[in-house]
Amino acid sequence: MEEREIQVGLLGLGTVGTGVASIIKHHQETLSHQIGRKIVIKRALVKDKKKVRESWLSNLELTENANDIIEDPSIEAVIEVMGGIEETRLLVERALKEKKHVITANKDLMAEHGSTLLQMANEQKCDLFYEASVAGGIPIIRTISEGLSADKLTKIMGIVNGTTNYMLTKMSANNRTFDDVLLEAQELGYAEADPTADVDGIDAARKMAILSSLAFSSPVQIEDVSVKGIRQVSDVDLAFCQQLGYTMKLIGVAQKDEGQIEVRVEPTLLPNAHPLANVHNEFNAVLVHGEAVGETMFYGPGAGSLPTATAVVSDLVAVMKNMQRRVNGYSYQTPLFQSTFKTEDEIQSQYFIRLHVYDRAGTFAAVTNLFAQHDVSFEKLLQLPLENQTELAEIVLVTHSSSVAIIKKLLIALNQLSAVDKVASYYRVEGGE
Ligand SMILES: NC(=O)C1=CN([C@@H]2O[C@H](COP(=O)(O)OP(=O)(O)OC[C@H]3O[C@@H](n4cnc5c(N)ncnc54)[C@H](OP(=O)(O)O)[C@@H]3O)[C@@H](O)[C@H]2O)C=CC1
Ligand SMILES: N[C@@H](CC=O)C(=O)O
Ligand code: NA
Repeated sequence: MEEREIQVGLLGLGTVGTGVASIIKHHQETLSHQIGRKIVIKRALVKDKKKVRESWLSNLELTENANDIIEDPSIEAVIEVMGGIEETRLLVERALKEKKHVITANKDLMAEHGSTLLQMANEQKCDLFYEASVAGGIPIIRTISEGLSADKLTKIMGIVNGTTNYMLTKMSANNRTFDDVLLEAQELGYAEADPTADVDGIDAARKMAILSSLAFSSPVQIEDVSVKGIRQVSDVDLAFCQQLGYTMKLIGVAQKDEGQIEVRVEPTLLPNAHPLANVHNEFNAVLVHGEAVGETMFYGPGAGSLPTATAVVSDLVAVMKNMQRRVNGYSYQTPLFQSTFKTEDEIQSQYFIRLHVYDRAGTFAAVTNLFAQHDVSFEKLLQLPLENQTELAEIVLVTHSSSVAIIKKLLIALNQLSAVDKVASYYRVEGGE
């Protein structure tokens, strides 16, 4: 057994970085047993050395100068857990040029520059692993790239953002407000430094871009993902979901049919019995469909210090195993296919639509006529008086499958109908037909 230490540098010592330090400290024996070398964190880059940190971290050497890590020849692997895109990309590129292996938890970076960085890593004969960037502690990247590598994957559907799943869970079950539960998700370390990316669906979209590029061996950029976040989800929407037997989740779907891809992230209604409807709090889950394997499902904590750090340190173990075998630098595979994306005419979905209508004779007929003109039929329909609004009533319905393009035309026509005050909300429904 090789007794040498491996020196690693940490870029960042926040929620995830502290978790990485903790796992390296507490799991050292099992880690060294697997890789034959003791892992030592040589130095950690932070923004502010004076910041108060947990007392057990006091032995760690901190620096505010990235060169102390990037230019230190004794550091063989760099763990990037600081976040950000441009500054971080330059640091990762410099680390690779210095022939250091890189492990990152940064989906923003990987969604934007992953393909270039992975190519560069291969040229430098270095590993670049990013398991923690998608679905935190669930080993979904390795599952797709190794466990299911023999199959042709056709669909990935999942909850890939812990913050919004935590928020929707608490808002649905405990009637808590959006701002209140967002603050709690931030305090628990689930949210991004700027939680806009979480609540607006951007974080999930980046993860779906990473997963679909890998699963379909086709380049998928963040711009190719249709995104809607959870800001507009109201307590009324959540109450109607419950009444109609659905659960609202921020769902990412990546699908490939006959060579054409669709990738989207949006709040979606799932029948209560759907496996993803029962994934709560910060947990994530990903359903993967393959032509040969059929359906598989992966479940676990999608955010948080130790779960995410487990993925990071497992990547470090993979780097070190590759070092022992002298096979570093094969983490990039050229995509096999060009990407062609479906148009809205080609995408079919059921929809939940909530309307405020004028409570007078003929309204219901006018609304149903408009649906008939667009050839859209209903699976479920409710009409109720609207509280504190004597003139208005509420119609809530779930359509049968129709093309997204037709539903969008129908929504515009509904808003223009004199019997309709407004389309109050609309969401896709998955897993119903
Ligand atoms: N939190 C989570 O559950 C998950 C996070 N991730 C990803 O992991 C990464 C880190 O997230 P997280 O740990 O939550 O973030 P934090 O904000 O908790 O920590 C960031 C760390 O990086 C340091 N840092 C940030 N910017 C700079 C800079 N410009 N120069 C030097 N140091 C800097 C900070 O220093 P200081 O301590 O002085 O402020 C801090 O130690 C992000 O890419 C995130 O998307 C991935 C999966 C889950
Ligand atoms: N903010 C992210 C952290 C993990 O990627 C999330 O909430 O999922
Ligand atoms: Na993961």
